[in-house]
Amino acid sequence: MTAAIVFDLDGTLVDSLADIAAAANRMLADQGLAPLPEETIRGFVGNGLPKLVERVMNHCDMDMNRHGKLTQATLRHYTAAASARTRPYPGVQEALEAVRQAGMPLGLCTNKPEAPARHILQALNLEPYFGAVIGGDSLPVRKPDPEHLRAAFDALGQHPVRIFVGDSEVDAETAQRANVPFLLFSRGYRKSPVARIPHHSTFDDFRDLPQLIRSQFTA
Ligand SMILES: O=C(O)COP(=O)(O)O
Repeated sequence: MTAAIVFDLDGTLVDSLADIAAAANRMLADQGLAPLPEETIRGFVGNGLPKLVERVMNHCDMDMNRHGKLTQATLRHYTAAASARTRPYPGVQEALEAVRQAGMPLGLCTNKPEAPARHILQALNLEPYFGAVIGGDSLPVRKPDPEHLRAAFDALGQHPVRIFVGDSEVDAETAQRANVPFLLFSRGYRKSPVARIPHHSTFDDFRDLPQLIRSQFTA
C-alpha cells in the first residue's frame, strides 16, 4: 500500500532560522533598531511571515500601523537571500529519496510564502521530490486551518493513506483538525515538550523516517 506524504518545511526539512532572523534583523536595521538574537526570533516562527513580523514588532514595541509595509520589507529582504545559510537537516535528501522510491508521492505544506519556499527547494536540490508545493500565501487560508493541508494532499491525487510530517504545535494542530496521522520531528522549532504536542510518532533522525512511515500502514 502507498501513502501520500506531506511535509512541513521550516524546522522539518530545513533549518532556516539564520536566514529568517537575518531578514527580520535587516528590516529592524532599516528602522534604526538593534538586531534580535536568533533564539528570540525562533520563537516567532510557525504562523507565516506576516505573523512573524507582527511578533517582532510587538517585541520591539513598534507602531502596528506599519505592519503591512514592514511585512513587505521583510519579505523583500528574505526573498533576496532565502537560501544563504538554510540547509536540510542531516539525512533529509536520503529519506525523501527512499520514500519516493517506495512509490509514495510527496507534497509540501508550509506557512512560508510560496516563492521563497520554492527557491529554497531548488537551491537545496529538493524540488524534484515534490509533486505539490502549497505556501503560506498560496491560498486564502494557512495552517493551522486544515484546508491548507488538505489542498496539498488533494494536489497529489487520491491515495488510501495520508501522513503529515512536521515539527511544530501549528503542524500538530493542523494534522489533528484534518484528521491525518502526524509524525513529529523533534529537533525543529517546537516550543513545548514533545509529550505535550499531539502526535502519532516522533523521530529525531531522518534515517528513521522511511521505516516510521512504513510502520504507519501496519499499525
Ligand atoms: O513561515 C513560517 O512561519 C513557518 O513555516 P513552516 O510552515 O514551513 O514551518
